[in-house]
Amino acid sequence: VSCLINSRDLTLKEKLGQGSFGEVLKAEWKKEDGSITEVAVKILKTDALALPGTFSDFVKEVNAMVGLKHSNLIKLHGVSLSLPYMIVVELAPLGSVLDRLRKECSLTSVLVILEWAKQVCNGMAYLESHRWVHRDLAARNILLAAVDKVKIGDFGLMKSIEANEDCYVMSEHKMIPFPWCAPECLKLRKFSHASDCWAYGVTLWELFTFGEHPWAGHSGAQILQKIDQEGQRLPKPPACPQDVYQLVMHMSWSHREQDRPTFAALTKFFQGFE
Ligand SMILES: Nc1nccn2c1c(-c1ccc(Oc3ccccc3)cc1)nc2[C@H]1C[C@@H](O)C1
Repeated sequence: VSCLINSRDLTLKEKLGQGSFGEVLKAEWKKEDGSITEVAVKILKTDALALPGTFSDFVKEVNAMVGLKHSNLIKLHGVSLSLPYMIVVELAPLGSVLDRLRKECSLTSVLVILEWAKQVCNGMAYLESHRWVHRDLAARNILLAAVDKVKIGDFGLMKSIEANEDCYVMSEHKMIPFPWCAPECLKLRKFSHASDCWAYGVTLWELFTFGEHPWAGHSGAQILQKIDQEGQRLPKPPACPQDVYQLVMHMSWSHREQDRPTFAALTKFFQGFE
């Protein structure tokens, strides 16, 4: 691992919330030069890593993640590999977008949500250009560094795509985020940039509904039936502009993977909104 942090250099502070894979605390990190930085620490549930293969997955992912740097991605500082394992990352002072939207509801202006949508798209376009599939894009993994600055976090499920493959087949022991999954994810456990695009559409639906649960009350099987057999899609949120629904959400939910836009193409759409 290229970025080992010794747990004795971390002073854990208050709990920030419950993320996927484990709880998140604020911490002070004393670096070699003696300076103190405020960071966020995700304490991984060791049972999640106890399964065969996950520790090596984890180390591999962390090593690759350290190289991913973009203003709309949460920066990874390093990991502490004494038990419990801890991921040390950039602190997003305003917390998760989802919590803020649910608290503020319709007090959040559509223009602010559009700016957030554009920044998430920029971060995802960066991952796409680095051939990285996130695999768990959702509003719960979008964090706020400032009111006008969002950062994509929790690449926990993200896998690099080998040069000769353009998709990743899910292994048994990982959770599947059903309402955010494209048909091929639910049927073939196949994840790709195209399935990230589908999840991006669902993430935008969450933003424009101020944090509603997509397909609330439906089981995984019912969701698959609707999106795969019946061609049903999430309805346009009242606050969502028609163009955004038709040209971004609906396109990102094309049944055929190759009909979904790339994040590079979607960033051009948002430039039109400038
Ligand atoms: N960095 C943060 N700052 C403030 C509040 N936060 C952060 C993270 C958080 C998210 C992901 C993460 O682990 C990563 C990040 C990037 C790549 C891979 C794993 C660590 C903390 N989670 C939260 C809270 C938990 C609640 O949902 C919002």
